[in-house]
Amino acid sequence: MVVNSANNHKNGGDGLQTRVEIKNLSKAYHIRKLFTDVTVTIPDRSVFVVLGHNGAGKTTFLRIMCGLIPATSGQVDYIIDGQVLTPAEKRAQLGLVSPDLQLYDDLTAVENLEFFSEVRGLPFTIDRAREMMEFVGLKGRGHDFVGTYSSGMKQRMKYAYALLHEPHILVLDEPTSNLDEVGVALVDRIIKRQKEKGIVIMATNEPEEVSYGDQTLSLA
Ligand SMILES: Nc1ncnc2c1ncn2[C@@H]1O[C@H](COP(=O)(O)OP(=O)(O)OP(=O)(O)O)[C@@H](O)[C@H]1O
Repeated sequence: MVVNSANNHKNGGDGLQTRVEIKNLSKAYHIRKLFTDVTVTIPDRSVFVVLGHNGAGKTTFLRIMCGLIPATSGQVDYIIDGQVLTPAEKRAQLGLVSPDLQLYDDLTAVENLEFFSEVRGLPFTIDRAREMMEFVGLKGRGHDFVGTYSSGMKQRMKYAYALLHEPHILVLDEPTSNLDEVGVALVDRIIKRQKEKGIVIMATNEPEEVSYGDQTLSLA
């Protein structure tokens, strides 16, 4: 396990507002150690990439980042304007795109957005939902059942959901999974845009995506 820093992250000229502090983070399933004592600070306006072979622990790392599963030991703090976020505040500041995220096939896209916003206690308006559907290239498809969507459309839909509340921290597991060329270009824009205003934490082995990383964590 190696943490590399390209040391080229800027703080946008307006000071450090958001950061993620990972301290002595370890995860093991029984005797299988995935990572041990990861200590790193992810600064504002930067991209953090997690690399590693299949089964190395990338998804597990991201799940811990999102508070979905516990670490074996160690700590992850999200800090905005000097305040450590509570778990509820953390959820409001996170957007997640992951193969694990299951949309409801028997709800329309807009209903999915509304449902998940309610579940997470996040704001929802139909105008914002329409804006996001258009942004991800699904204009006019918001009232179709998600069960009728292709896999690439579902992936785009996950971006609409993740970005709906303009999170400070965007967590991406296999960001371009199932996407065509236009979709890949969309993700490129999303990552660059997010980097201008917050943090991206992503797991990938795609060289193009790895090259976005200001810091990389290689899990062996
Ligand atoms: N709930 C669990 N209980 C036991 N072992 C688990 C559990 N979840 C994951 N693992 C194991 O932890 C290891 C890491 O899994 P993980 O999904 O994080 O890997 P990954 O790097 O994301 O892999 P991939 O590139 O294939 O997506 C694997 O060996 C997996 O079998």
